[in-house]
Amino acid sequence: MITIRVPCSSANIGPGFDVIGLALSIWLELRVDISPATASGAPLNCEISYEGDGEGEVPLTADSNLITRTALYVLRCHKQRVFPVGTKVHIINPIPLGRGLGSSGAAVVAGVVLANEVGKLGLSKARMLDYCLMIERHPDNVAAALYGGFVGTYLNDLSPEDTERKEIPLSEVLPEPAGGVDTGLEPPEPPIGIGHYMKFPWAKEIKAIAIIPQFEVATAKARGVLPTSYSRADVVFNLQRIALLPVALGRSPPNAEQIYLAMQDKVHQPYRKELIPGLPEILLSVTPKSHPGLCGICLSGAGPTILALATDNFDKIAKVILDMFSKKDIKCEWKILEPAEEGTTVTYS
Ligand SMILES: Nc1ncnc2c1ncn2[C@@H]1O[C@H](COP(=O)(O)OP(=O)(O)OP(=O)(O)O)[C@@H](O)[C@H]1O
Ligand SMILES: N[C@@H](CCO)C(=O)O
Repeated sequence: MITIRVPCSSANIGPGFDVIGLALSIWLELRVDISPATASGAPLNCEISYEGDGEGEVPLTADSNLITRTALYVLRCHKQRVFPVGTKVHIINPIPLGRGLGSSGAAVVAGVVLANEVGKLGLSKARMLDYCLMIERHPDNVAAALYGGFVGTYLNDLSPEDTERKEIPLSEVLPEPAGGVDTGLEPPEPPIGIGHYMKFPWAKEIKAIAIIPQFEVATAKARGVLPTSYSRADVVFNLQRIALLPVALGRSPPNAEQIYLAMQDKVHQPYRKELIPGLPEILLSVTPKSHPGLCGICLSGAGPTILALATDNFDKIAKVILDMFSKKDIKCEWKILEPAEEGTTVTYS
């Protein structure tokens, strides 16, 4: 059996829109078995079972499930049109879907790693990141999930031909359904070195409180509300804060005032308030002064989860945010998470 574990992640951490990612301690797990002797004749040779968040909703056919569709894309780039005979993939997913905790990033990373394992492709992590970026086109979640820890990411300046290849519509990378209409054509391979990352230190005292509302915000919708251009003042505001953020969060003991300031944003959070009732009030009123132990607060990824970074008083901080959501008739669950330093792992048993 091959076990693939991929952590969830929180992107942006305030000002680092599409740049900063933090891998956190909830893991998507795939248990993969290849036994030709017990092959069930499943389409594309892949039988899927699923438990956890999304059970009953997430499609379980290899050509429509995001994890196996991604794997098929990578396999087909390597001239393998189907899974090996008798492939069984059991998916255990505790990452809440569409809440800003990188469920799709984790699914895409899991799919690329699945293809690498079953197809015996021998891809490096750097090359796997290229494949991930052909599907999830911002690097913050996928790089954090693949490499682990607290990361800064960037996309390379590519040649005009490679840029064109990277911007091929998603529908051509992952045709819908991927396997149903197999044209026999090779899908577009990713250019080499699309994206890169750098790991930042993380102060061991800081934990992440995730307050997870019981409603979904699709990332595509939360990107759709953002403007296409910004004022110079707003860009400079974010640049000033993002320059401080990795230093402030790596310094031990943490300086809460500095972290709070470094987590302010004018690029995405203000525009997403229409999708997340109570967001401006929560971000403004929960501060290190009013709530000792708090270091900083932000929208996690595209939301609606709120991420509060803190060193103490976790229950109190969570409760005040739960109460504010409750005034808007929004129920939430909450968890204390820690950085997942290791990133994606593969084990064999
Ligand atoms: N384990 C999974 N198996 C299959 N599909 C999944 C899985 N996890 C996520 N998805 C797909 O990804 C969608 C959610 O992706 P979306 O980008 O909208 O949110 P997110 O990744 O949870 O949040 P964010 O990108 O803000 O961190 C789900 O609705 C589902 O279609
Ligand atoms: N940087 C992305 C993360 C969500 O996938 C966004 O905020 O839209």
